[in-house]
Amino acid sequence: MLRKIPGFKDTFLIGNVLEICLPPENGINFFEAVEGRDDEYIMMYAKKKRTAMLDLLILAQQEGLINSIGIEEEVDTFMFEGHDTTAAGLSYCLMLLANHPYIQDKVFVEQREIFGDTKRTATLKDLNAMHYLDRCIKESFRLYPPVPFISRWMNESVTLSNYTVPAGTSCNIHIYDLHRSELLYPNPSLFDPDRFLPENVAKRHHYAYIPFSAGPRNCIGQKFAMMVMKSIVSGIIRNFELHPVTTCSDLRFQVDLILRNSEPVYIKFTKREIAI
Ligand code: HEM
Repeated sequence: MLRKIPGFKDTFLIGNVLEICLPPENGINFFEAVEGRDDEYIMMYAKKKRTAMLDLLILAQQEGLINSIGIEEEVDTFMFEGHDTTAAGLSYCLMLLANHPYIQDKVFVEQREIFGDTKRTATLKDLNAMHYLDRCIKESFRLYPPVPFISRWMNESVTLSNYTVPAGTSCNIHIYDLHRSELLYPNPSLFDPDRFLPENVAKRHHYAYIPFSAGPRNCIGQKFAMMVMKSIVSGIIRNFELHPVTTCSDLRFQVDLILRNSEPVYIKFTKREIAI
């Protein structure tokens, strides 16, 4: 009985995810299945000839490059990396907007410019037009990076400034502290989305801002995460006004891989009289 459970779990887990993620017509032949359809999400795959992650994994399995346990591990990684990080990012971003009404108003004005009086849901084009919200999210990731530190094992010695870091050293890169360096960000505790205006970004070192890490092992879900963040914050701000309950100075973090507060982050929502 016990021996059967892992096998059952494999089929169940992967089967469930596949059912949700792959078009019912035909899991592998996605391009054929979507021919003639033109909604923008389908076009993202069909027109640009991109293969969805699970399609890729199944193709790799058919070529004997990965087994079903391997696929499950890949799915688990995506679920873990993509869920808690975005949830933490959202809490801090909404808390910051609640505590900075002037900035929240500017986000709302931008939403009105994009959606007018319509109640339609956001498209990819709308998300790309949310420049101010984009800056607010980036600034909230600066102050509260959902992944506060990353680690690297040194395979070879590296000289940094006048220090040699020998091979075999385990290095922790403290994103939280980097993002609050006075040398990089004057008045670092201030929530100022305009730090991410293109002209201001251009003045900083490329690695001064690394909420998604950098280099070949950076976050693979970075663009998706920004789309999720924008969709959710936009949906909330269009319908609700946020008021502060938890403030920045109330925050006390736990030691964890994700930036977590030891107490819940509270925000008061009131329905907007003229929601869009
Ligand atoms: C606000 C949201 C997110 C943040 C802040 C974030 C941050 C990060 C960081 C810092 C890393 C690098 C870890 C390291 O260098 O050790 C990473 C890796 C990764 N992230 Fe994200 N992430 C987010 C959302 C997502 C989403 C939505 C997905 C998938 C849908 C995702 C999938 C991954 C994967 C698979 C890796 C490992 C990449 C590799 O090792 O090559 N992440 N993420």
